[in-house]
Amino acid sequence: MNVEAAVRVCPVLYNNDDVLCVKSNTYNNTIQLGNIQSFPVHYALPSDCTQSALFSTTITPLINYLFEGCDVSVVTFGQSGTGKSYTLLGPGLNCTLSEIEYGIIPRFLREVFTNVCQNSERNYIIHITWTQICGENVQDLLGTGSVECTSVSEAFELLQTGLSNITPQCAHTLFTITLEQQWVVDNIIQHKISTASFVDLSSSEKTLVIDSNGMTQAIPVDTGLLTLQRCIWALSDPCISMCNINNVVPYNQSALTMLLKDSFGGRAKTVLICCVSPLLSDFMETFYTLQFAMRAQMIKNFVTVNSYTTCEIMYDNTDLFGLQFAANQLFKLVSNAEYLFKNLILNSSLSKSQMEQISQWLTLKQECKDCISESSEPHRSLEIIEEEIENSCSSESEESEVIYEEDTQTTVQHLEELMQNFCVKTDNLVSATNSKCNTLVITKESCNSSSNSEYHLKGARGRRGSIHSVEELIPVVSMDSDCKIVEGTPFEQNETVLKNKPELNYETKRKMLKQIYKEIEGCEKQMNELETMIDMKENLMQQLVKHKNTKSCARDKLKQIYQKLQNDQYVAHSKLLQAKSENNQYMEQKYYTEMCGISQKLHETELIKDFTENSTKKIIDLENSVRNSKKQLEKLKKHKQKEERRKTNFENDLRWHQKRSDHSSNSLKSDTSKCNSNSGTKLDVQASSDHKHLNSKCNNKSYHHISNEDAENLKHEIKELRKTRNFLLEQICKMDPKLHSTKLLSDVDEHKLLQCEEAIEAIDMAIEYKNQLICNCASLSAYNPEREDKVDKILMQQFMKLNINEIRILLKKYFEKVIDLRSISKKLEQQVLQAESQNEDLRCRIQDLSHTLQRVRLETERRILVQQQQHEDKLQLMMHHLVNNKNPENDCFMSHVVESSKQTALAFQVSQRTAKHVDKGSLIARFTRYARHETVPRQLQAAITPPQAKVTRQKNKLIIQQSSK
Ligand SMILES: Nc1ncnc2c1ncn2[C@@H]1O[C@H](COP(=O)(O)OP(=O)(O)OP(=O)(O)O)[C@@H](O)[C@H]1O
Repeated sequence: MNVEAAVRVCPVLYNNDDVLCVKSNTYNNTIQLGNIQSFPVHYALPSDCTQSALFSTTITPLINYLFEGCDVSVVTFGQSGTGKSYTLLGPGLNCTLSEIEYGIIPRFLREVFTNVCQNSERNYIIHITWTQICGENVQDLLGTGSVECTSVSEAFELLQTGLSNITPQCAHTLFTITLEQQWVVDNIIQHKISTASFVDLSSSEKTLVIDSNGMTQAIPVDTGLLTLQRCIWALSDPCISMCNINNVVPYNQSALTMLLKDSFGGRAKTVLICCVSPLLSDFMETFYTLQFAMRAQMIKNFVTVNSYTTCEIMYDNTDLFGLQFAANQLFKLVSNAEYLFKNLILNSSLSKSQMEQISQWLTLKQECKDCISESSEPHRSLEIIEEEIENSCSSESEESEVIYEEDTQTTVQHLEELMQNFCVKTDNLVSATNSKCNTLVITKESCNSSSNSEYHLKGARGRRGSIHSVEELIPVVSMDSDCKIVEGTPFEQNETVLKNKPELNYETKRKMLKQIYKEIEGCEKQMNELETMIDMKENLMQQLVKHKNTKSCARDKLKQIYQKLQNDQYVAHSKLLQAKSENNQYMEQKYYTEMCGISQKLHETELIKDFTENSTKKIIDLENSVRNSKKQLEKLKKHKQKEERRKTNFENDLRWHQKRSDHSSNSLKSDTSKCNSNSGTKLDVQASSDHKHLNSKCNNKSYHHISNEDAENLKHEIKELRKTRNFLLEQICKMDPKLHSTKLLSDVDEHKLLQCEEAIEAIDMAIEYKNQLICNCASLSAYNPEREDKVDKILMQQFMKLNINEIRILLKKYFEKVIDLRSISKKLEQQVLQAESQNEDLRCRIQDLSHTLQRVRLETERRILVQQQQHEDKLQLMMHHLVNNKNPENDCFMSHVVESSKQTALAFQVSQRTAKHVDKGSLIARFTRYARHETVPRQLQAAITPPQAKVTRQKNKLIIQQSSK
């Protein structure tokens, strides 16, 4: 934050008939000196500005800063008798009696204590110090150093004490209020410590000296002020780098500047109040004071919040804060001592008795520690400190090392066990997930129970198939003649791209590929833009380096001009005073006009000097910017490469998908035709293969035999079942073209489809069972009461009681419930798909938006760079003229240079502002457009609406209700 400057014009006595030359314009906060020169300041305060008005405009904001934890600083500066002390304290010793004229300090104290009283949630501690600085001596005005204050009256008493101790005329004074705040959040103590300092500088009168170049210079009489002036001049140099601030700024050359380090170029929020006299006879002093204010305003401070937290606490009682803190400190000390002792023991330079003492100490310490860890928790932070010491300590006693090692070993073992468990669980989870993803549950049982691969080919929407699309399901698993599972079709065995990856469907992959194309395109555009910009920046840097000499020549020349003008002004001022004393009005007017003219030129010279300032900072900035751009470019390159790799993978995947879907549609066609024409032959083949398969399974096992007649009957039943099954398959096949053309089935068709699929599975089970009966291994799946658990037994007993009709009804009900459940799950899947696709759309938009944002940012940067280039070209031209002009202080030339420099600078600034404005505007428009788009959250809401089915439990029943929304 910049230092803020306020200029207060002091009132003039009525009987003073001197001419007034200072006007304070409160509307635009400028101070007009003479007829020509005006100084812009943060606060222009007129001569009738009251103490209260001054406080509320310039100081009140600082109170907030102080309570936020920032340091604040108020410094008064000016000629003798212009009201510096009056501004800070009020009218002399009795300031505490006349409230209207209270100065800043008493008002500030009152505000601070009012705030403190109003906020009872925090614990406040206020300390006050007051010192005076005479030359290099710093003296305490209160006699007791820092004093804790608990009320305004106590603070005012201290004010009185301090005032009576001030040495008049010779000293600067420094009054400080330190505010400490403590409060607790989640058992952690929060602290803020901030200081408000009020500095009353001694009068800034100047004396004339002749410098090494033989030039006359006006410098402050007080050495502290002289150093302060140097510091402020150095700090306001636009080329100063914050890294070497301490080397460049001569803070350590006086006690005053050491104390004011935080106020100027430091971490405080500073308000400089410059008090000036409006009288013409004080013109020069006023001019210097205003110049000082101008310089100070250019200084940047780094205002920081001074806050920190301390240990965990267990109790609400605020009195325990101190104890807690002290205890923690002691524990840290003890830990450090322990570490030291252990090292001493290892060094073995101790006597026997010393060794014994230390070992006793260590034992006692361990006992204490055990007590604490058993009885209370609040010292956890201590354990952390000890751990840190132990870890960093390389040479400890053997004993402690052993203990440590044992602990570590058990911990490591434990960790390893945990890791192993975790790995096993993860593997299980992964394989479970994979098998789910692969859709066909790859177990022998499932192969046996529904051994018709034809069904998988056609049905495709089997019990577990509804989540996945046709392409993914079809050839994932096939079976060889020995009923072994062979993973993958020939396609898959050739293509390894998608192995070990969760399957994404074709559409998603296509969309993702589109996004990747966009991303690559965006990257390329940004990279081109960045490359152009890097070239431009490097050119500009070269140009700045090339013209550095011209600028420094111009600067030297301007310095000379400036000094000459200063001398002229001083001479004119002396002549003016002489003319005044001789009461020669004509000469008085002449010298006054001359002085005004010189001030104008001084002002102009200063302005031009600003333009000639060293280009080093600009070059450094540009260098940094080039480095950043190059880094950005590198990042983009890597990102592009990554995206290109992804692109290749996705393209391969999609090609493979395409092939696979072609293959599956061919299979589907051939299977459908087989199903329609050859169902009879197919059945026989199927039945005989079933038998063969089951016979091989039942080898070497003895089961009871069934008669031939029964076997024939069973075969007949199987034949009938197969007919029904084939009929159902035909129904499904009829629906397939519908599904292919519309992608969606009506509710009735959907229900029918589910019924068919479920019925086919039931029939398959029945066929399986009957086959087992024929092969005499039905006992495999028959009910065996021995094997069932208690609940199953009870259930079976209930089933046994049911007659055949009841069982049929029950089965029917279960069948319907299964259908309902499947239909609900399918709807849910559709919702998920919808949500996913919307999510995809949103991701696309975000991607577009971020590309636009990047592009706009780069375009803006480039535009600014072009302007900067033009600005530098023009400046260079002017500097060239300035250096080569024989008579640069010539009126017209200087004014011309100032005017053109201002214009180019203005053009540059305007372009910067416009660029920012336009880009911001266009971006806002874009964002708004997207935001408007997003006001259709109903779609999304629909997608994420919870399942429209209600599942409840009642005694032995599970009730599933589907709402028809
Ligand atoms: N704005 C003001 N309103 C009323 N009186 C003022 C004002 N400014 C200054 N004075 C009066 O002018 C006199 C000089 O002021 P003060 O002592 O504050 O000046 P100073 O700048 O501190 O001088 P020095 O540097 O010599 O200490 C005091 O009597 C003070 O009351």
